[in-house]
Amino acid sequence: MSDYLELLPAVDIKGGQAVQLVQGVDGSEKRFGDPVEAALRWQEAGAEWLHLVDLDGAFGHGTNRELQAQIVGTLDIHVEMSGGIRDDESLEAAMATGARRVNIGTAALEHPEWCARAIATYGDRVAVALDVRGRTLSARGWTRDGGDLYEVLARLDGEGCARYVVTDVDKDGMLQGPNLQLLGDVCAATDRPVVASGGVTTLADIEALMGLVPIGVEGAIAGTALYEGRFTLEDALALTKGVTP
Ligand SMILES: O=C(O)c1ccccc1N[C@@H]1O[C@H](COP(=O)(O)O)[C@@H](O)[C@H]1O
Repeated sequence: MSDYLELLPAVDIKGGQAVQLVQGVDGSEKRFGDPVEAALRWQEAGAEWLHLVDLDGAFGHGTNRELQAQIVGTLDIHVEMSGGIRDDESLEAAMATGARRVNIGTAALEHPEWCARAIATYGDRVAVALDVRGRTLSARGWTRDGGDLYEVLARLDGEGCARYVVTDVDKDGMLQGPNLQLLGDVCAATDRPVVASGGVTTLADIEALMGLVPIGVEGAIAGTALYEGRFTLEDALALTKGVTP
C-alpha cells in the first residue's frame, strides 16, 4: 500500500478533443483543446500518472485509439487507459500502446468470463472501472444499469482483480466534492486498492481523500476542477507529497 495519495489528472477524449462531461452525459461536454497538449501539460506539472479515457469508445460511437496511442508514446509517465476496451482486439491494442494499466468497464459487467481471462492474463495491468449510481453499476457510456456494486466486487475479488477505479457517476463533473461514504464502503468490502473518481473540486477534497489512504484509497482522478483552474496540479501534488510550497 502506498503511503501517499496518487493524483491522476484526466484527459478524456471525444471527437479528437480533450473534454470534460457532466455526470457522463453525452453532449454535456466542455472542450479543452488538443488532448496531446493537455496530457503534456499535466506531465510538465509533475503528474506521475495520467487517466486517459476514450469517451467515443465508452459511448460505442467510434474511437480515439490513435490519439490515445500517440499520448502514451509521447509521455514519460504512467498511463491508465480506458473506454471501449471490451474484447481481445481492443484489449491487445490498448496493451500494445505501452499503457501501464487498462481499465475495463462495460465488459466486466456484460462479459464476466472474458474479463476474468483478461485479469488472469495481464494481472495488475488490468483494473476494473466500477462506475456507480447509488449501489447500481453503469455500463455502455453510463446509459445502462449493470448490476449490484457489491455483488460484482465480490466476484471480481474472487477472480483476482488487482484494483478498482470507483466513479460516482452523479458526482462526476459536478464540482461538488467526492462521495467519501461510497469510497469508504467500497474499501470496507475489498482489500484491493481503490482509485477514486468523480467530484474532486478543491484541495480540501484532496485532503479528505488523503485521509482514506490508510483504508485503501490509493489514488484520485481530477478532471473538471483542474481544467477550470479550481486548483493547480502543482499545488495538489505538493499537498499529497507533504511538500510546503
Ligand atoms: O469518464 C467519463 O466521463 C465517462 C463518461 C461516460 C462513460 C464512461 C466514462 N469514463 C470511463 O470509461 C470507462 C468505461 O468504458 P467501457 O465501458 O469499458 O467501454 C470507465 O473507465 C469509465 O470510468
